[in-house]
Amino acid sequence: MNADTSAPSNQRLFVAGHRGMVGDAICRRVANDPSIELLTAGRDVVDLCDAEAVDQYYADNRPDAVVVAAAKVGGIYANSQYPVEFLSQNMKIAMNCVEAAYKQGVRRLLFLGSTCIYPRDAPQPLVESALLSGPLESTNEAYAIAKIAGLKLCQFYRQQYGVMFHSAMPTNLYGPGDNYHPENSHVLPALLRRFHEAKEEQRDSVTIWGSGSPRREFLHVDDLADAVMHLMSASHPPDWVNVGTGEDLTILELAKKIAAVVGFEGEIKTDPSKPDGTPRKVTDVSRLHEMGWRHEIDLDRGLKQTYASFLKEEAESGLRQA
Ligand SMILES: NC(=O)C1=CN([C@@H]2O[C@H](COP(=O)(O)OP(=O)(O)OC[C@H]3O[C@@H](n4cnc5c(N)ncnc54)[C@H](OP(=O)(O)O)[C@@H]3O)[C@@H](O)[C@H]2O)C=CC1
Ligand SMILES: C[C@H]1O[C@H](OP(=O)(O)OP(=O)(O)OC[C@H]2O[C@@H](n3cnc4c(=O)[nH]c(N)nc43)[C@H](O)[C@@H]2O)[C@@H](O)[C@@H](O)C1=O
Repeated sequence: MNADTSAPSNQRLFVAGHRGMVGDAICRRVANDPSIELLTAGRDVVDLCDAEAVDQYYADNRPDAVVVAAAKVGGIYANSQYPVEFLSQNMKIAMNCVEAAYKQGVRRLLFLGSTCIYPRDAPQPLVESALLSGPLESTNEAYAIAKIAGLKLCQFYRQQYGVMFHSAMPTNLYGPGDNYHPENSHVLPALLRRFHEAKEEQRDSVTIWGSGSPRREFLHVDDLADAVMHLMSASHPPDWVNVGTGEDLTILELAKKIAAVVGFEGEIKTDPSKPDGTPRKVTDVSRLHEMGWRHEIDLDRGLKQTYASFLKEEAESGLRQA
């Protein structure tokens, strides 16, 4: 074992993927912490799919701690359309960020996975031990396999070399800086935009993908950022921990909430020709609660805050549409 694996004080913390929704929230979360010196580098500075570039960046900048919040990310449509990119880029990012961390003596690393790593038909709520207990959901199999490889690499480095590399498995996230692409985004930002545009254009109806019956859980990204820093400060964190609220709702219920927040009063239609994906995905968060962390932002408050951010982002520099 390394002599000291705790999160160091006065640490140099590298947030990989700082321009993304999660990376940016982590940067906001630590911005006023005098014990943390933040290191960031966009894709223009270091392409995380390039092993040599990552190794060189770590060698030059000597981070003490790393959060891997970079990934190729998207909703059900993007995941189904581009499985090659989702598997290949996410495997490379995970391998390169973790291996260079070991080689360059990083003391602490947290890798971000996703709850889609769990089998499609795993019992709900999803417990951490459900990993690899059954087949994955086909619409995000490529992404899930890359994320499983990443969390297992951290687990094996910790087991074999005694370094404190561990992972968090967040549920579906939302908040400021989300991706509002009409097809490639996740459901919450997609519907926020669609209902907003329907209201602006005085349309009578909005159509949501699928049957509306799948159940999902949503966590505000500021809560996730707080949970990440909580896990980074734990002296003996589990190899991976679910991060969520433990509460879910149907996609149709979500659509109704978004319509109310936006002020859209027309009809909501479903389109069963589009995929539903996993029927239900809600996390068991007892492990995280036992570690002393709970979410603070409920969905109603988070939706109002996120719609305000959406309007601001749209007015200022245009929406992010990756
Ligand atoms: N959003 C969600 O609902 C969920 C997200 N997660 C996980 O959280 C993490 C962050 O997700 P999120 O913030 O939503 O995603 P975003 O798409 O908002 O951000 C991802 C970031 O990764 C960067 N990135 C991707 N590829 C590379 C590369 N080759 N080199 C350098 N940077 C790269 C992107 O850079 P650029 O800006 O240049 O494209 C972007 O800044 C991911 O690991 C994701 O799997 C987990 C569960 C749910
Ligand atoms: C976070 C998680 O996100 C992905 O999994 P997902 O939860 O299935 O993703 P989603 O947000 O895109 O959809 C949730 C549900 O919502 C329905 N739905 C309705 N209307 C729209 C719509 O307009 N857009 C989208 N995207 N979905 C819609 C959609 O049909 C589905 O039933 C993973 O690929 C993986 O990336 C991952 O880890």
